[in-house]
This record gives sequence, C-alpha cells and structure tokens, in this order.
Amino acid sequence: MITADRMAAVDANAAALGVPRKQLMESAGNAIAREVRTVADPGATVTLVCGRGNNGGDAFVAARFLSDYDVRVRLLGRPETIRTTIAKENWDALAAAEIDAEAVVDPVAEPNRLTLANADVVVDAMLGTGVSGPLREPERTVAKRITEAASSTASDATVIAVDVPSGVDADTGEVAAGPDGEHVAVAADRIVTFHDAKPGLEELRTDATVTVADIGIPTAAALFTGPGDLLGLDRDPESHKGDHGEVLVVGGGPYTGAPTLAARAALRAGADLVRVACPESVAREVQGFSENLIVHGFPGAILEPDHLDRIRDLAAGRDVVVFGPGLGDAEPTLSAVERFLEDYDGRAVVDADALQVVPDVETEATLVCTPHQGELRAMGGPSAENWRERAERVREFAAEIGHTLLVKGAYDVITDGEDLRVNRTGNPGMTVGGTGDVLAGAVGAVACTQRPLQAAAIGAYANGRAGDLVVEERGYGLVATDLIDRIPEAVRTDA
Ligand SMILES: NC(=O)C1=CN([C@@H]2O[C@H](COP(=O)(O)OP(=O)(O)OC[C@H]3O[C@@H](n4cnc5c(N)ncnc54)[C@H](O)[C@@H]3O)[C@@H](O)[C@H]2O)[C@@H](O)CC1
Ligand SMILES: [K+]
Repeated sequence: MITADRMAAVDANAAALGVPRKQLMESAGNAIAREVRTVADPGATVTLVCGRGNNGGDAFVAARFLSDYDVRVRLLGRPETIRTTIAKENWDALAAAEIDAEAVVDPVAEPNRLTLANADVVVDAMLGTGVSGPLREPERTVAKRITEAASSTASDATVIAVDVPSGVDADTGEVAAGPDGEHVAVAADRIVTFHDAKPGLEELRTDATVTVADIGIPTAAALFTGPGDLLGLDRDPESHKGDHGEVLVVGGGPYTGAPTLAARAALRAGADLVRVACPESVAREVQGFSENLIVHGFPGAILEPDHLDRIRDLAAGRDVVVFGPGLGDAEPTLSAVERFLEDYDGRAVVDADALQVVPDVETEATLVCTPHQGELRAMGGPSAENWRERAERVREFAAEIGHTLLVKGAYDVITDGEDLRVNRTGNPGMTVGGTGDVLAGAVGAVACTQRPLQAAAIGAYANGRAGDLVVEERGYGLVATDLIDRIPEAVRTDA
C-alpha cells in the first residue's frame, strides 16, 4: 500500500536514480493499453477521456500503444493549459503521429464530441492522485456521463480507470460531496493502478477489478533515501511562528560541545525555536556559541534526578526533546534519563550514553534512537557485516523494543520495526567527533513535523548530504560545525 505523498517521494527518488518520470509515464501508458486488450479485441472503439495532469498524460501514451484499435483521445480543456511538460510532450506526440486527438474545451455544452455513446471501452484518465475536493466542472458532468455510458444498455462500454477512478481520494477512498451534496466519481469496471495498491482503493469497496501495474520504479527508490524524501518539508506560505517546531536539547556535562552542535543543527534543519538544558558548568559556553539559542542551566556539573522537575517543565509544550549529546554515563545521569522517560509521553530523540537505558525503560514516549553500531550492540542489538542482513536484523530489534532506530554506518539503517529505509549519503570524512550530535539535532528538528521513521530518514539523508557537500568543496578534514552550515542546502527541496 502506498499513499499519494509517499508515491510522489518514491517517484522523485526514482528520477534521482536515473529513471525519470516520463519513463514511468511510458510504462503506465503501456499498462493501460494492456488492460484495454484484455477487455476488447483489436478494432474496437476506445475513447480516452483525459485531464490536463499526468493522469491524462498516461492515457496519451496508451493511445500510441493501441494502433490497432479505433482510438479517440479527448482532452478536457485547452492543450496550452496541460499542466506538466511530460504530459504536454505526449499530447504533442499524438498530433505529430496523426492519432485522433481532440481538445474539447466545453464538454458540458458539446457532449457528442466526447464520443462516449459509441465507445466499446472508455478510459477514465481525468484525475488521479492529484485530485483534491469534489470534482469540479466539467469533470463532474463528464464523470456522470462516463458512468452512464457504462450502465446504459445502448452502449454498455467497459470503463477502465487510470490509477484511481476520477473523483476518488487515493488515500482514503472518499469521494467529497459537491456543492449540491452529491458524491460524484467515475464508477469504473476496472482500475489499473501503478506501482503499488492505493489505500483508497481498498476502502472504496468497489466491484471493479483492480490491476497493480509495475511501471519500473526501482525497489531502491523506496528503500534508499533520496531527494524525494525531502518533499514533506515543503512549507506552507501561510506558516506561523512555531509551526516548524520547538526542540529541547538536554545534554552537556563531561562533554561541553555536543549540546551546542545538536542545538545549532536543529535550528539549521528548520526548527523555529531551540532550547538547551545543560549543567550550569557548560551553560555559558553553550550560550557563547550562538545567540539564537535559549539556554537553561541547572546546578552542578552533570544531569541528576534532582533536576527532573525543571527538565519536565521545559519539555512540556516542546515538540521534541533531544536527549543525550554530551551527558556522559554517570550513574545519576542515566537514572535521571530513565526516570524522565518513564513518565514522558511525547516525542524524543535519544543519542549517545542515554541510549543504554532505552531497552529496559517502560515508556509511553515515541523514541527515535540514533546509535552507531557499537552503541547498538551495547543496547543488546544485533550486528552483521553485510548491510542487507544488518538491516533485516535491526528491523526485528526495533520491533522488539518498540522504537524507531537509526543505526549509523556507511549505510545507515532506519526502521520502525515495520518499514525499512537505508541512507547512503555521507562519506569517510564524517568519522570525526561531533557528527553524531549534529545528526541527533537534525532528526529532532525534523521530528517536530514528520513521523518518526521519516524524520530519521530525512535527518540521516541531510546530515550525510551536508558532509558530502563539504567534502566536494574542500576535501576531507571536515569538522562537525562545517556540516551544520550546509544543512539548509542539504534539505532544500528545490535543489
Ligand atoms: N510516480 C507517480 O506518481 C506516477 C504518476 N503517474 C500518474 O500521474 C497521476 C498524478 O498526476 P498529477 O499529480 O498531475 O495529478 P492529476 O492528473 O491527478 O490531477 C491534475 C490536476 O487536476 C486538478 N484538480 C485537482 N482536484 C480537482 C477537482 N476536484 N476537480 C477538477 N480538477 C481538479 C488540479 O489542478 C491538478 O493539478 C497519477 O494518478 C498517475 O496516473 C504516472 O504517470 C506514473 C508515475
Ligand atoms: K482516473
């Protein structure tokens, strides 16, 4: 099952792997043509009713694969308003090949130009995953006509929907009510959906035959993180302060730089506000690093259970707490972390020494744990040389402990016990101290707005990509602060 958002991410990752969307559209069109062949013999009349998005584009391609049929491609609207370059290119290819392709600008006023009445097969390619809200005109009226053509005894056409029946939400199966209160969508006999089943098609409870067509998206596009994973970070132009999250970093003690690295990385990864809670002994230093941080010192040189009231107050109302950078492994510190997690039910990223308390703690919190392989073993987790084997075992371990894991390595393994992602960005220059703190901070920031698995995947991708950008520019010899400066570039969705 794949949601529309995830499909868009995987599709962009495929493009980055050298399989551009136009190629996927070609396979999608071919799959539609195959479906037509299963329901009608060559020579049959096939009307393809197309919208101006990529759903329509798929049908333009299909027409080329049906040269032995009597095909009529009908575009709803003006060709100049076709929304994507690849759909437009495929439309132009129809005219160049002298295939019967016509724009019907006002199909409501000119229903005969759609040629539905005498069609043996009607392909519904008006709208796919791009639909939002109730069908507008002219699609609304045309959807009703397509449904009529399928049920009328005079024509009795077979209706094949491309990806999802137009009007149906691919994620929920819902059909939004129009201004007249009516829920209008195409009633299809068959549905050809691409790459993976859409959750909405299950919910729809239709009698239609659903075919899932493989359109050549490499498995790697879903398994490996890529630029498509960043799409979820796109910002709403109407955003308000705080919409992108508030992070609390709890760290510092024996190590003084770590909490600052994590906190600055969280800011650069997009959090609106970052607070640091650390021992007074390091508070001045943390504040000295950045005037953009809000620093709260607690008495002493390490975190202890006595500080928990203060930490709980600070954590309340924050979106994510990042626990660990520089805390050390003194007994009182670990006991404080454990007690905090025992009655915390929010989201937290746990890194470094704090990781060792995770396997045994009873908590309602949603945790993303970011161990390297040594720390994972210390948590009682698996080890394996081969990354594929390691990935599978880490997945089992995550299911066992009930938290999301991001296990750092040349190939980072990210899993919530169910889904699995692997991140390949990063380079050997990043073995330097502090890069893990940067990663924890970045994951913390992204976890304010994304679900844990996705936050870990994006954090790993961005951290590694930042490291790659530094090394591309200057070679090895990077330091952790170099990464922080490159994070904004590494999470750009338009790069
Ligand atoms: N990886 C992928 O995601 C692939 C997608 N493909 C096709 O691309 C489709 C998605 O294409 P698009 O994103 O261009 O979207 P659509 O073609 O589904 O919709 C396009 C446009 O319809 C308009 N629209 C939205 N809601 C409407 C409503 N209620 N009434 C009237 N018009 C409305 C919007 O302006 C939107 O931009 C998929 O369903 C599939 O058919 C294929 O080409 C293969 C690969
Ligand atoms: K459709």
